[in-house]
Amino acid sequence: MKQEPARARITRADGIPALQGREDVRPLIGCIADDHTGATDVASAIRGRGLSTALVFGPPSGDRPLPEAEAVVIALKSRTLPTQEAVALSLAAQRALTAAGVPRTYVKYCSTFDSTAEGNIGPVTEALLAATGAGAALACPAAPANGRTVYRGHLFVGDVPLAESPMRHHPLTPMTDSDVTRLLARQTAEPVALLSRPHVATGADAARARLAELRAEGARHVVADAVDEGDLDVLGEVARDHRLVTGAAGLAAGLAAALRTGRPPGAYSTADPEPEPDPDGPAAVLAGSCSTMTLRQIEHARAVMPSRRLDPLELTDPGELDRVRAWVDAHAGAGPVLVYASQSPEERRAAQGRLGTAETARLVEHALAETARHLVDNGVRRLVVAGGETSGAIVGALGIDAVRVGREVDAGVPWTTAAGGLALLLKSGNFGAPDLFTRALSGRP
Ligand SMILES: Nc1ncnc2c1ncn2[C@@H]1O[C@H](COP(=O)(O)OP(=O)(O)O)[C@@H](O)[C@H]1O
Ligand SMILES: O=C(O)[C@@H](O)C(=O)COP(=O)(O)O
Repeated sequence: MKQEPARARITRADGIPALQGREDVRPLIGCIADDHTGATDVASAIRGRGLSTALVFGPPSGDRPLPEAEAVVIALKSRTLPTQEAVALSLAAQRALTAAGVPRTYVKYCSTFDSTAEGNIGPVTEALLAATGAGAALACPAAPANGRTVYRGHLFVGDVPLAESPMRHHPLTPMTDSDVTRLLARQTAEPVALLSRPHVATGADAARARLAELRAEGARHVVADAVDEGDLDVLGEVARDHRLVTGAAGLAAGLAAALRTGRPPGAYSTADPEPEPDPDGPAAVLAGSCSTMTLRQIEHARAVMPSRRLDPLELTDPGELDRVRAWVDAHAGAGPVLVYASQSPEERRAAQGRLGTAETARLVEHALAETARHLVDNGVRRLVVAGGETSGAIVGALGIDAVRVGREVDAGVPWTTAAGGLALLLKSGNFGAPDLFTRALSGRP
């Protein structure tokens, strides 16, 4: 492989649309995302509704300002952290948003409501309710573009309830209940209520009236039903008046659309001023997601590119990483390579039984992050990464702290570009078509 260091630490201003000097641009939404793939998903959804959108990784350190954009997404890696740490990071992100004068906060979690046993969504929302002074938080994980809908408080993944979907086998956040109100009620001592579909489907006024009733009864967290984009547009209109809203990319898009409506045309930069060419250059795929869709994508990619599987038990041997690097050096010259740890629930059992779930995940994330560093140090310019925690580990190891968001390859999966030109496709475990890896790297739409 070419020995050309491509890694560059970037500053927050790099790669973000330049809005300086535009008096008509002011921050409208600050988004705090609990993982990195969720952050690219929500940034892409908001940008797609016409707001200029900046994506930064981690709460800004020191007195570094946030980039100027109508929507600022701060990506955390807080989904699986101990709750106190997740709350502290989210509050740090909120302080940066408050300092930048951002009037409303959107807490982005997974469209499958991914939570650890203790659950961070409730405590983070509670802390942000207090920090923003909001009266209640509207919550809706629906994302119809990716088949997630909420009806009578129950979350569906395609045709099945969440607890019957492959999410019941997630290595870190297995989801075994489909009722979002019940899931949330387990994570907070504050009252949780349901804004059900009949009140949403009849429009924003009806939804507002019902919400007012629920609040008068003491609700602090209001889970809303949404089965299609129309419902999310109604909820977005309602959410426009709120200081704190939570959900997946669907409601964020509805909110962005509502914020855009009725503003003078000059007040917004276009979301996609010019179609950008897809990134080019040496490429690799790194997968740590064990989702059913990622396993299919790996199977598809293995047929056309050299692949190396990481075995968590072998990773306990310090020499294993050197062997992986040597494999990369031997194979990465001729075209994209695939390095993956992903396994089915049955295959994962041996390592998780011996090492424990958290230690297995830590070993795998570290190995994939070190492999990413090696690839980039040796000339790779395009990285496809499967998995939210995995993406967090890799982005952290590469020292990237902001990216520009580009074209979506599949729903919720946009190309992003860091300063220095490194292109990253951070893919949620569940998202994308089976041929995503190969299609993204072929440059075909
Ligand atoms: N073979 C394996 N055994 C156990 N855990 C694994 C294995 N492969 C990957 N993991 C871990 O599973 C987790 C998957 O989470 P994540 O990257 O967020 O994927 P997703 O987007 O599907 O949720 C990561 O922490 C990863 O390190
Ligand atoms: O909302 C979603 O489904 C995604 O944006 C998301 O949060 C991705 O998380 P992972 O499945 O852990 O990648």
